[in-house]
Amino acid sequence: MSSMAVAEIEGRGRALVASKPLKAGEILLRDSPILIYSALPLNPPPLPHQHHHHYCSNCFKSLPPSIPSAVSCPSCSLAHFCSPTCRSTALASSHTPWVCQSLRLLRSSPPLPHDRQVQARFLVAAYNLSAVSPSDFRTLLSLQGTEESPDAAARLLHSLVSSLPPPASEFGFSPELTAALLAKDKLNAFGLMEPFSEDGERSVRAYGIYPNASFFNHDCLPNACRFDYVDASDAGGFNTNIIVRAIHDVPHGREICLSYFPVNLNYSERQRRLKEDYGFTCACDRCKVEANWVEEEGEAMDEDDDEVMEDEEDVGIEEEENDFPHAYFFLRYMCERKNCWGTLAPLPPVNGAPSSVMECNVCGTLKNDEVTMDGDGDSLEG
Ligand SMILES: C[S@@+](CC[C@H](N)C(=O)[O-])C[C@H]1O[C@@H](n2cnc3c(N)ncnc32)[C@H](O)[C@@H]1O
Repeated sequence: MSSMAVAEIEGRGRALVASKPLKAGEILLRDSPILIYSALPLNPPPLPHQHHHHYCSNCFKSLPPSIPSAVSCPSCSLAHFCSPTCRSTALASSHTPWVCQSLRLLRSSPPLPHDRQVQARFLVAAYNLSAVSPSDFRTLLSLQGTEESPDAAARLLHSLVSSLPPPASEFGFSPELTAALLAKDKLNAFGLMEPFSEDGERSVRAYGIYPNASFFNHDCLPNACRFDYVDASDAGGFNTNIIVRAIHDVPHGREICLSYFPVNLNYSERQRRLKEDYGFTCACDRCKVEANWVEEEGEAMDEDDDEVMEDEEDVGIEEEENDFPHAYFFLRYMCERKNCWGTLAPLPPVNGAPSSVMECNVCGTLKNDEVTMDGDGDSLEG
């Protein structure tokens, strides 16, 4: 993290701040997860006719539809691997006999709603981490997120995951620890998406806890975005790494923020999610402007880009420069592909020269930066 430093900012907690001027496309962070778990349901098991993607339970790469038994877990039908190497890595770390038995137990219990099943998977992975890697577990405990007292959901999940004696660790099991772990997962987990499809819903294949990326605060007009290349064949065992790049030039001392969700969401939806899921009220420049639209119009803005710009003219915002950043952001940095809503950032500079190729962080599309204009306002790319 040579280009960023951790700083404490009042009202925002820890934050990452540029420790030098940053260039568009520059790689700011490569981060490996301390913990990663599947987002797929445990039960009921998928029916044979249902189309379900399968992923390696270690590196989360897509697997072919028929899985050779040679690379499945020897004891359960829940873990499949892309190679014997991934299998032996997992059997010694993330898919220990305790995890295997716990997942089988959860699968045979009465089905929970999908989001609770995913939380149960997280808790099994987290308690396993406390035994196999106490230092990573301590890192997890140091992340933002505390729970005063366990609520009903935490108690239910706790009783389920503690039905097997816990793996030997210095930390033990308790409803309070379970509640704190769930809070940390909620505030800090990053979703690795399933392969992009224009017709499908955006869905997550796995969630990961990334110790350094957890320090990024949110902004509704982010100056950085994160990429992952889970299905890359040349990732050298680092398929679940995430890479954060600057979207545009950033001056020294400026906070680096990601958007915690797609940037096209409207004001009230963003505020709702930030309050419910992350516990804060966003007061970023974009929210300050859009709060006025809501006040003056009595309704939230539409998600459509044209509406955004018309609305701005209609309400006659006094500070003209305020409407500029987000109209420009949508034009230049939002992916146009149907159902994508990804963010574009330039490829990394080569020998200090900025790249004119923009990459989408959701669908992976590469395109030439059409906003590059010559003196007459004509696009250089024609
Ligand atoms: C992934 S953590 C980010 C790092 C966190 N600030 C810390 O101290 O560890 C997410 C939490 O940071 C805080 N946060 C993130 N963005 C914020 C913002 N724009 N304004 C205020 N707080 C924010 C919220 O408490 C949120 O739940």
